[in-house]
Amino acid sequence: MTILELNCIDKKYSQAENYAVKNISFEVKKGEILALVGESGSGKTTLLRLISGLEHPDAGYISLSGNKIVEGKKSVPPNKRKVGMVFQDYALFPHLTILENVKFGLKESGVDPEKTAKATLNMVGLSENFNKYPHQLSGGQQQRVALARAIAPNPSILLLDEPFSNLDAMLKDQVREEIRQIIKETGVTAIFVTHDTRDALSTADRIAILHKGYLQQLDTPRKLYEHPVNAYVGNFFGRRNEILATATEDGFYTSFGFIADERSKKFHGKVRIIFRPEQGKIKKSPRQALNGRILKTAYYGDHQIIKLSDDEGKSISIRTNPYKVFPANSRIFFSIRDFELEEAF
Ligand SMILES: Nc1ncnc2c1ncn2[C@@H]1O[C@H](COP(=O)(O)OP(=O)(O)OP(=O)(O)O)[C@@H](O)[C@H]1O
Repeated sequence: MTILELNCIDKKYSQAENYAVKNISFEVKKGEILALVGESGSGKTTLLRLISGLEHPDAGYISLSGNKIVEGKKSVPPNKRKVGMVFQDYALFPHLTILENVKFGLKESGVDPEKTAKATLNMVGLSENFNKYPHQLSGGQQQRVALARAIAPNPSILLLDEPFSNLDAMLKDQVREEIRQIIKETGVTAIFVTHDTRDALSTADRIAILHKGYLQQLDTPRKLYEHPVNAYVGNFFGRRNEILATATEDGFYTSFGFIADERSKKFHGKVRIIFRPEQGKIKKSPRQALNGRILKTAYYGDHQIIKLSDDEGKSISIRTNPYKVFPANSRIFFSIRDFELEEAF
């Protein structure tokens, strides 16, 4: 069931030369977690502000739970939209206890504020901290209070602005998992903004990627990563290698060697072979393998990146396990699995 629909939304700020977002249409299903990603200035925050009612679009409409909340000049005010917000800095009231913080948003909700606030705090795992003040909690706990405050009034949709950006790397993995679990347990629909592709890939059910105000692709993390619709999307989610090749009857000739591949029959002349570093595999034997000279290796603890060059100086990177030490300048064999092919003109 569709909870949120954006239809042909345009927004240009007064004084601005370009549209902040242009021709944006998408739907979010009930219970889904959608990540909005894109570089700085791509329009992510503008979309959140349009959905929450802090901005009004120049064109298009937005529906929430089947009701148009924005169309033409008409607009449902933010406090009547049933939209919950979690801000980057959590925006908790410092002079209120965490119980009071959560009760605050429940005043006009028709539920028993005390009971609902306690139940929601219990659900986010903060049952022992009702009377503490925000500054007495860790960053991760403060974020759970902010989440409880936003969820308690039972919103139709939850909007989270950069929810993981204030957390250090160690805490981030754990908090991502916790937040996803809490959102899934409550069944609330959520949209979160992030510029971190790892946050998006690991936490969202689907990801929408924006570039200069235009929606590029909206898909599951796996589809976006493995089958990007264009080079911009492909490169946004991490480095990709490109090798120029010549298609023949039974494979592709490249400057790193020959790749036997049935797909070559569909191509004529030059093609681009595109693959991510982790699609490369180091091989012991030269049989049916490509080869390259090691330019350098970069060690990351849990993996290493090997930069290889062909005889003409063209380089590619391969990701491999960290255990074996590869001396610079040595020649190694490798293969590439499941690579993408593009006609090269
Ligand atoms: N109040 C404003 N007035 C004029 N232009 C604005 C305003 N807010 C945003 N913009 C412009 O609209 C475009 C989209 O901005 P937006 O803040 O939505 O991007 P973003 O993807 O959220 O960026 P960031 O990751 O840096 O927060 C940018 O070009 C920005 O400069």
